[in-house]
Amino acid sequence: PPLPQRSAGIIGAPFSKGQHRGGVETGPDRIRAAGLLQRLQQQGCAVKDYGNLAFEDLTDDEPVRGSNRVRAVGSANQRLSEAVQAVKKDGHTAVMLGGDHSLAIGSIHGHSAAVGQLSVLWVDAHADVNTPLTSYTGNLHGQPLSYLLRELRPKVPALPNFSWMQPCVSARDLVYIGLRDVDPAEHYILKLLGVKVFSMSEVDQLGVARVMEETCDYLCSRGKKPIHLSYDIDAIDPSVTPATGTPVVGGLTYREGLYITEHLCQTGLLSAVDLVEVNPLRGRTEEEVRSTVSTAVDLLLGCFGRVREGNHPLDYHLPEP
Ligand SMILES: CC(C)[C@H](N)C(=O)N[C@H]1CN[C@H](C(=O)O)[C@@H]1CCC[B-](O)(O)O
Ligand SMILES: [Mn+2]
Ligand SMILES: [Mn+2]
Ligand SMILES: [Mn+2]
Repeated sequence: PPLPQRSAGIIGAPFSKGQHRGGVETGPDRIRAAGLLQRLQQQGCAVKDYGNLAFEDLTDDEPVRGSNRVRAVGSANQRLSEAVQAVKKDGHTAVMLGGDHSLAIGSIHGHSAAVGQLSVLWVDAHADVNTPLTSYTGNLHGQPLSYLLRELRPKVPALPNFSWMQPCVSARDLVYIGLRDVDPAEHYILKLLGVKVFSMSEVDQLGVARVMEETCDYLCSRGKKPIHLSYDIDAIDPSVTPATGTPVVGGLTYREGLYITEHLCQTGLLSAVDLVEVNPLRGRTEEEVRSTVSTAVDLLLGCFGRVREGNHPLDYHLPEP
């Protein structure tokens, strides 16, 4: 039987108000300009580009409970949720190009609205699970999972422009890979909720192959569910991907980062991917920007079947002399 063709629905989310550094809103177009769609098509993946979302420009958006740009983040994620739902209803694997990581709120919410219960694999240097009341920066890109996890609902205040959503992820359906810069309150939350964590220490201890084996066993232990991969480019070591807002040394190698996506692809459960926090303005040279954007593209190609051994068309024959 012919293999079901992979199909990607691309959504650009040029949004930066989950944090304070300009430039991350240009991520989607830089990733497109690096040839993502053409490369996906060349490797046999069907591609539909849904374009870049246009976000409401809110003038009055004063801090709420110590967090910044709350109304803009809430409004943007409501629109993103609707867009991801539509892409899933069209039958594609959703690809959300960020933009900062607060966009995972809408991406995961919309994915869950379309498919129901899902698993989340969060690949990041950071846990991004501060509540508005534990955040010491007030930036919402450090908080997305606090709005998504059902178990945290009693600890998260109602915020303006967030009433459209309800939490939709259970703590036991979340796994982290790459953590190395976790705030005390976040660490407390992860322990309290018993969230499965493969920090960089476990990556060193077990190796990435064993980490992926245990991750997939863990996420499938109570039945296979669609997987939402939320990939913060700062999970990768800054020597490879420096053009990002919050770089932290001691990250995943290029090869480890790629292995994660190759392994997830072969499970057949990958249903949506976020690729966030690429910020060209944070590259000190054009080469730093190129390396960051190129790695982002390669990670996404790995999600859709690219393998490093190469491949060839099914009907290929050597030319006759
Ligand atoms: C704030 C700086 C000094 C620190 N090194 C840093 O980045 N810290 C992380 C950890 N907690 C912070 C927050 O809650 O604002 C930062 C969020 C990063 C969000 B992410 O999407 O990039 O994962
Ligand atoms: Mn991060
Ligand atoms: Mn993040
Ligand atoms: Mn970041």
